[in-house]
Amino acid sequence: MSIATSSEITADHLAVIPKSVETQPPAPAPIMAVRNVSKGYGSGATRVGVLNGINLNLREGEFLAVVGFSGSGKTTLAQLLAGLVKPDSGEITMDGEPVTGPGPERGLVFQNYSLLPWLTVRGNIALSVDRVFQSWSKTQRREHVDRFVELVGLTHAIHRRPHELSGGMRQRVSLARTLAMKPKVLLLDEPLSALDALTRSVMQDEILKIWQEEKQTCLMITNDVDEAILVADRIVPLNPGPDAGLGPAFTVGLERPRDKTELNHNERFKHLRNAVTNYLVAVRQRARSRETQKGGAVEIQRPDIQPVDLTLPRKAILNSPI
Ligand SMILES: Nc1ncnc2c1ncn2[C@@H]1O[C@H](COP(=O)(O)OP(=O)(O)OP(=O)(O)O)[C@@H](O)[C@H]1O
Repeated sequence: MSIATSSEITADHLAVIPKSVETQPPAPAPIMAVRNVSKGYGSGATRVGVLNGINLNLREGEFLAVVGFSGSGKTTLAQLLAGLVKPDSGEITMDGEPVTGPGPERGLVFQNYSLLPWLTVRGNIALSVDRVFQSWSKTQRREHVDRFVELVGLTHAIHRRPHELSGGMRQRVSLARTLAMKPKVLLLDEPLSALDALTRSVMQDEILKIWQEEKQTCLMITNDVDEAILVADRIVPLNPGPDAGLGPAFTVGLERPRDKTELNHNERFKHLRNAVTNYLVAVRQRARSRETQKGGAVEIQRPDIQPVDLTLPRKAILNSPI
């Protein structure tokens, strides 16, 4: 795959940004909307602006992927959408109402599955189900838990505790726990990044299967462009920080179900992969050169070192002027 190396975004890079962005028919009202949101950490002189001027519409039923480099603020964005952190300015709404904190209608699956070690697979999932569906009977809740354990293929391990599970199995429990709460919006913050390639591939298929069966709205954060194209309807790049903003949306437009092996030979897939990757590389280089200009070019003084001829006797080396 060719990756652009120029220090600026050129017309070639920008030509790959889909023109269809302006020509698409008007979209329905978003289920979640992010309006001019900025977020930073710290205060005063030590404040670091992470996100700046973020605008995003999450449409009902869509699968949206946000891709970006490490440290650009992806987790911060997921936490803002989940209501775990508050924006410094701007507003996030769900169904037109401001998001003021976490809620069961927005389920977040973390990068690092946080399961309670003393509870079994069933116990970890039941904890959330019992809290959200308090009006249901005990039998109803138990059947519901078992259905989601089955959905992620863990029925055989339902009585095991987290230390008896592999990393992939733990991530499945974490996914099932969030899915079982039936959130309207599923927020996935790099849920597969800690998994090996094979497990990751199986989990990608499972997430897609569940998303299609449950007809949820899904936003997945990832640093893997191939993964984003495989799962998403639209891909939005997060530009590098500080004060990161979002780039233009890329419409994926590949038929579902998508076959990974076939995708590698699909021209649209290859074009999209180059387009998104080239965009990200170009914006990162532009951000780096901006940082260098801000800091001023520092000329490094190199020491004047001459090589020593090691064939000389040791005494001669010790007496040498360098
Ligand atoms: N609670 C916090 N306090 C101070 N700084 C923070 C906090 N959380 C995140 N940051 C900083 O904000 C920036 C963005 O972090 P964030 O975790 O959102 O990025 P990311 O894109 O998810 O990174 P990664 O892909 O490596 O997980 C980083 O510079 C990070 O050090």
